[in-house]
Amino acid sequence: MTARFSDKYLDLNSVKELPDSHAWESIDHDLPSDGAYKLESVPIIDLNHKNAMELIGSACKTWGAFQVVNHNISKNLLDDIESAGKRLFSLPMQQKLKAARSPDGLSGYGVAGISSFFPKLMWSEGFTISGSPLEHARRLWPEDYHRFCYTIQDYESEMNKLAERLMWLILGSLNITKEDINWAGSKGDQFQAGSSAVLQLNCYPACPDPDRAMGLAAHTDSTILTILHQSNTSGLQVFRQDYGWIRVPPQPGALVINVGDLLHILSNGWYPSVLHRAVVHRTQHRLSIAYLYGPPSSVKIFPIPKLVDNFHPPLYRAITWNEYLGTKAKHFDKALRSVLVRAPRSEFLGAK
Ligand SMILES: C=C1C[C@]23C[C@@]1(O)CC[C@H]2[C@@]12CCC[C@@](C)(C(=O)O1)[C@H]2[C@@H]3C(=O)O
Ligand SMILES: O=C(O)CCC(=O)C(=O)O
Ligand SMILES: [Fe+2]
Repeated sequence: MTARFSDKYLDLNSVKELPDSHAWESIDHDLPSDGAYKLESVPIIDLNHKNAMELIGSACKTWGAFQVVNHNISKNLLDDIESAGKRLFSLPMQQKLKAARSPDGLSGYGVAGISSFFPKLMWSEGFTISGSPLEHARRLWPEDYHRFCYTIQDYESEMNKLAERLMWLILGSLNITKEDINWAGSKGDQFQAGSSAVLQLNCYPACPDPDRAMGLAAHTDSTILTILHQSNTSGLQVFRQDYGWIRVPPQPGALVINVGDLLHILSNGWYPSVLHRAVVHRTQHRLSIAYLYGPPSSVKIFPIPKLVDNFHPPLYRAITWNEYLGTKAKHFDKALRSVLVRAPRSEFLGAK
């Protein structure tokens, strides 16, 4: 189903009643803490803790997500990226549309890419940055585009360092070292050739009927890992098998880390990618910034050989990030399954 232009680019900030185009049927809003039992949320891990690697491994296996503190990203930078997002989304719709994402493009302003898989639109707007934001920033602020570009550049550079550190901690928890990895024939340097990343700014305006609206529908990220900075308003929820949807409350200064589909493949199924979504509020608006971290786009990703043996044969075939994004765009929640070469053993089932 293709949404109408006028619905897709509705100014959500000025709407007083939920339009039919955004009214979802039967959203499961029940949380375990509303019922008889209560489950704590994803663990908060101090990166300076002496057992940080083990704690991270356990969080990846059980939740596919965790929060980190003592990550070395300055509060100033987190404040700056949040202000840049606020400044962008508070522009008039006509101005934002000057930087609209083209139908076959990756970067720019628009609704979430996964919108086409749902009959109703989501209560959010997004701005995707892949490569330089210069061209779009110039269209948004012809007189003053540098400020935005500098903030994005600083943020991406700091996030890249943190993402690499986290990736090696996560792989380390599976006993994988740089020497163990032998991709594309060059032993030990699969990631040293670089990495790629996409920055996604999400804005969730206050909503007149939050129980019938969805901020960002349930999905897994097509990444190795995602680093999410959320403003001081709750909204993110992760799905945990046998429990259901669990809130990930904003913790001042903490960043949320999600295991993505490519890490699921690399780990040969040991670390599941986390299903998550964002809900909205009646009076509060919310902003989030996702650093979507992946390998160089044409490197083949496949289960790390050290995690493969007769008892744990490779579950997934090799695929590049580019190819995986194409698969996700076509099959959405069935993308990971379409790369599967054999059914996971029972020890993986119910790991989420
Ligand atoms: C690299 C990417 C991951 C993403 C699709 C994209 O090409 C650019 C935007 C990303 C994003 C952000 C919001 C949620 C999501 C599911 C979407 O619709 O666009 C993710 C995509 C993803 O992880 O598959
Ligand atoms: O806004 C959020 O909390 C979630 C954002 C997200 O999942 C994404 O950008 O991929
Ligand atoms: Fe996500």
